[in-house]
Amino acid sequence: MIKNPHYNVVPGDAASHPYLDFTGVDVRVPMFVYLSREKRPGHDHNKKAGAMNAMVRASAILSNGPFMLNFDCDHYIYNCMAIREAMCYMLDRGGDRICYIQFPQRFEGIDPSDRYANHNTVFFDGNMRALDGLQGPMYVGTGCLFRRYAVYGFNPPRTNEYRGIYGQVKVPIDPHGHHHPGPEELRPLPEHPDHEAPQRFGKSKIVHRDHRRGQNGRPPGALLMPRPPLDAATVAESVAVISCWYEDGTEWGLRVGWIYGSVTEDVVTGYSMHNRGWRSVCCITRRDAFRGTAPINLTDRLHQVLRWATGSVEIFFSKNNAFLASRRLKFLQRLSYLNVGIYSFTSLFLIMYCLLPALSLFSGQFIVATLDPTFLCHLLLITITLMLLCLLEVKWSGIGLEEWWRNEQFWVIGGTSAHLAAVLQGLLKVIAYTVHVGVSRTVYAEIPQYSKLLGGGFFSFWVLAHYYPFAKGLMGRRGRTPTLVYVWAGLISITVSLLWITISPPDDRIAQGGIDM
Ligand SMILES: O=c1ccn([C@@H]2O[C@H](COP(=O)(O)OP(=O)(O)O[C@H]3O[C@H](CO)[C@@H](O)[C@H](O)[C@H]3O)[C@@H](O)[C@H]2O)c(=O)[nH]1
Ligand SMILES: [Mn+2]
Repeated sequence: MIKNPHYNVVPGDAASHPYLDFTGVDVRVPMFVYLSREKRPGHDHNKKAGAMNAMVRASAILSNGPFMLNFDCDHYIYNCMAIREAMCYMLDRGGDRICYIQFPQRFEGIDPSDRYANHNTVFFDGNMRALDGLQGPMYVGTGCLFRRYAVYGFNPPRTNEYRGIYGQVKVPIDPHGHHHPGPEELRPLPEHPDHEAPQRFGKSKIVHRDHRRGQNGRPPGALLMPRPPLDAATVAESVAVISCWYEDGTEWGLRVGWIYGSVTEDVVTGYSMHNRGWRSVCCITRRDAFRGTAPINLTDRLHQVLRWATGSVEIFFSKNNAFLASRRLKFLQRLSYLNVGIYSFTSLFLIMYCLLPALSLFSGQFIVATLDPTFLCHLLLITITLMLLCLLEVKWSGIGLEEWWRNEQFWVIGGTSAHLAAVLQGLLKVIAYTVHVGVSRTVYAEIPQYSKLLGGGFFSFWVLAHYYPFAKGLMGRRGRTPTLVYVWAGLISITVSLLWITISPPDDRIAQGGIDM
C-alpha cells in the first residue's frame, strides 16, 4: 500500500528522476493498494466474483469512491481518456439510473485472419450496441465502470413503475413510501430497510457507511478537503473485511456485489442489476479503451467457449432464467437474456443440420419429402431472413464479409462441440436420464435423384466449409488434445467419406448399378 497522497501539490524538479525532467509536474502518486484476500483449504473462495467482492469492501474502507473500474488481469488500459467518457454518462442528467458503463473487449496478439473468431466483433459492436437501445449491454466481465451504490444491491432511484407485458403502463410511485407488497426487488427505494445492513453487508460498519453518497458521487469540492490519514484501525478494518469468514451469513454473492455460483458470474451480476431496473451503457471509443489477450489455440478457445456455454446452461436451470425476471426487466431486454440462457441448446438442432446432408447422401433419401412450392417458399423466406440478418450484422458492427464468415464458422464449430458438451453435461446434471433421439427414416420419401445429390452435396460442402478453421487448428496444434477434438475429427471424417463415396463410388457398386446417380 502506498501512503495517502499529500493534500498539497508536490512539484517535481530536474533532480527527482535520473533521466526524466519533472519540473513543474505534480509528482504525487495516487494511493495504490495491492490486495490479496485470505484463502483457506475447504473454504470456497468463489474465484473472480469472490476477489471482486473483497476489493469492493476493502475499497469501501480505504476510499469509498463512488465509481469503480474493473478489468481482468490479462487486460490493460489503452486509452487513458476512456474513463472520462464513461463519467460523462454517469454524471449526465438521468445518469443516476445507470449501474455500469461497459466498454467492448478488444484483443491483441490474435492471428491476422482471426481463425477462431476471438475478436467477436459481431457481438461487441453489433449486439451490445443494439442492447444499448433497450436497457443496456450485458456485463462481460472486464472493461466496465460501476456505480458502487448499484453494486451494493440497491434499487435505482425511480419516480415511476412500468407495468404491463411491454412496460407500457406508467404508474407513479407513492412518494410517501406506503407499504408495497411483493418481493424486495420491487419495493421502491425510500422503503429500503437500512436496519437490515449488518445482515446484508456483514459486521463492518464502514462498508455501509454513507452508501448513499455512491449514488451521485461526492459532493462538489469533496476531493479538495483534507483527508484524514489512514490510521492503523482503518487498515486493520480493511484487512478484516477480506478474511475468509467475513461473508458468512451475509448477502454478499447472493444479492450484494458480484454474484456467486456461476462460471459466467459476469452475465449473472449484470442481470441482477438490470432486474432491479438499472440501465447500463455501451461506450465504444474511437481509440480502444482497454486491450487484452485471448486464447489463441483451438483447445484453449474451445475450453473458453465450453465455459461460457456451461454458464448459459446454468443460467437456464437457475433462478436467473429470464422467464423468472422481475417486471423491471424490459420486455426486449428479457428476450435478450432469454437468448443467453437458451443459445447453447441450439446446438441440438445445429448438429442435425450438420449431420443430415451426410446422412441423406448415405441413405439415398433427401432431407425433405418433395421439393414442392410450399417448401421452397419457406426455404426462400428463411434464406432471405438470414441474408438480411447478415447484412445488418455487417452494417452495424462495421466488419468485412471475411470477418463475418469467420464468425459464422466459429459459431458452427463451437455450436457442435462446446455448446453440445455443455448442454449434455447440464441435462445430465438436472435430469438423470438421457434422451434418445431416433431418426425415423419413414418420413423420407423418394425424390428425383439429381436433386438428392445436388442437395446433399451442397449442404455437406456448406457444413464442411464451416469446419475449415477447425481442421487447420487440428493440424497445427501440439500437446494435450481434448476428447472433444477427437469426436469432431470423427464426425468430419465421416462427412468427408460419405461425400466421397457418393461422388466417386467404389467400382463394384457401379458394376451392379447399385448407386443411383
Ligand atoms: O480464480 C480466479 C479466476 C479468474 N480471475 C479473474 O478472472 C479473469 C478472467 O479469467 P480468464 O482466464 O482471463 O478467462 P476469459 O475466458 O478470458 O474471461 C472472460 O469470461 C469471463 C466469464 O466467463 C469473464 O469473467 C472475463 O471478464 C472475460 O474476459 C482473469 O483475468 C482474472 O482477473 C480471478 O480473479 N480469480
Ligand atoms: Mn481473459
